[in-house]
Amino acid sequence: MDVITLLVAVLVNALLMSLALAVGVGIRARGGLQAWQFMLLTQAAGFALLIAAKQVAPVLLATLGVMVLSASASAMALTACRFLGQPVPQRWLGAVPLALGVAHYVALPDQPLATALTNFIISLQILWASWQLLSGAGAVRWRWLCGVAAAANALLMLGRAVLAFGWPEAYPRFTAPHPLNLTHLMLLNASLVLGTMGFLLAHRDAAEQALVRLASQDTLTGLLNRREWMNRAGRALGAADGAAVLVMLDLDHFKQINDQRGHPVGDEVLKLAGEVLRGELRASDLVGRYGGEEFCLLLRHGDPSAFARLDARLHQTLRRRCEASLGFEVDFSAGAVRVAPDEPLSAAIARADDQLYRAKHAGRGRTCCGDGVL
Ligand SMILES: Nc1nc2c(ncn2[C@@H]2O[C@H](COP(=O)(O)OP(=O)(O)OP(=O)(O)O)[C@@H](O)[C@H]2O)c(=O)[nH]1
Repeated sequence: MDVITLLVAVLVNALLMSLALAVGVGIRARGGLQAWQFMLLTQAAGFALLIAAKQVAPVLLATLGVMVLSASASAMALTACRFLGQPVPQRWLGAVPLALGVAHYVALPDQPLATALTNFIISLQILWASWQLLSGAGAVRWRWLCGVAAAANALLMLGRAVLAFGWPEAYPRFTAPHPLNLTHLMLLNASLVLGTMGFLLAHRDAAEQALVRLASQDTLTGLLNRREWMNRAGRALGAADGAAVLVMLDLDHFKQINDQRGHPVGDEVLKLAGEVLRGELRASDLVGRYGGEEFCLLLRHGDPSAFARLDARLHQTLRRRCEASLGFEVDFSAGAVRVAPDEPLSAAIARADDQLYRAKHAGRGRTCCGDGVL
């Protein structure tokens, strides 16, 4: 098989996939796909430069080609970091292609050495990216798809580096129809296709997670929204045995805060209330924003004195945090009931609301409890 034809096929394939991503997902795709588009484009450009170097300005174009291919490997590492949510080692990603360009230029009088160096450095870059992918946390299927494809490609390049360094006479010319060249190009082509598929899956996973978050979270406070809280609380009550305490909690004089200090300040109070609730409750407790300035809590069974301590802490912490951050105190009223076995969630909420109503009418800033809570 003609190696140049295969090279052109890799180049066209990379260009087409980059174009397809730009059309299908958008040129400003977030979360890593943009970096992968750049990786495909630079892959195509790097090979175009290496092919052109066979005709004109061999030293300049070959050095440029090597730098662009190294930049492409950096873009692969960047893609991996972005999708995995890991910090990006920006300096290294930019410095390696430049350093490789200089080293390649200096080593070029000794062609096998320059080739060995290029293959070695780029294979290390790709190995680093594949290691990040294979050792990262989270969804497995796309990480493995991308990581194994990259690792196979990197290991073959490492093999080329060893061959060029140790047995330069056996190393095939770049355009020779040698089995090593043919295998490498076919593997590279496959790894580009698999990588594109894998990162598209990663993109889809990220979009799905963002949608789930949007559908279940209150955007202002980051707490569960009412629908999600009701779903989870319903399930938790089904599994509990009359041991849960349900609390409806409403900030006091909130309309006055909005009217006198403005809506943005009201929003800050809601955020602080969310933080206080999240900070003071256990991970196993369910806390949500029921609507407006009302919050709903489903607490695991605690003995009465534990509930009294928690309640005092919530009142005190909210007052203190608002005073410290906003310069005025905010308190709340709450109603708490112990959920009876087999009691529907809506009935328990109605009972807690009655207690909340009592707390408001008794002067606010307090928690009224049904039987068995305190
Ligand atoms: N800033 C802000 N205000 C909200 C939001 N949701 C609801 N509100 C306001 O919350 C206020 C609730 O007022 P009321 O129901 O009268 O309650 P209150 O003033 O706290 O009175 P009491 O509960 O009796 O102490 C209204 O002014 C709503 O506009 C929100 O997301 N942000």
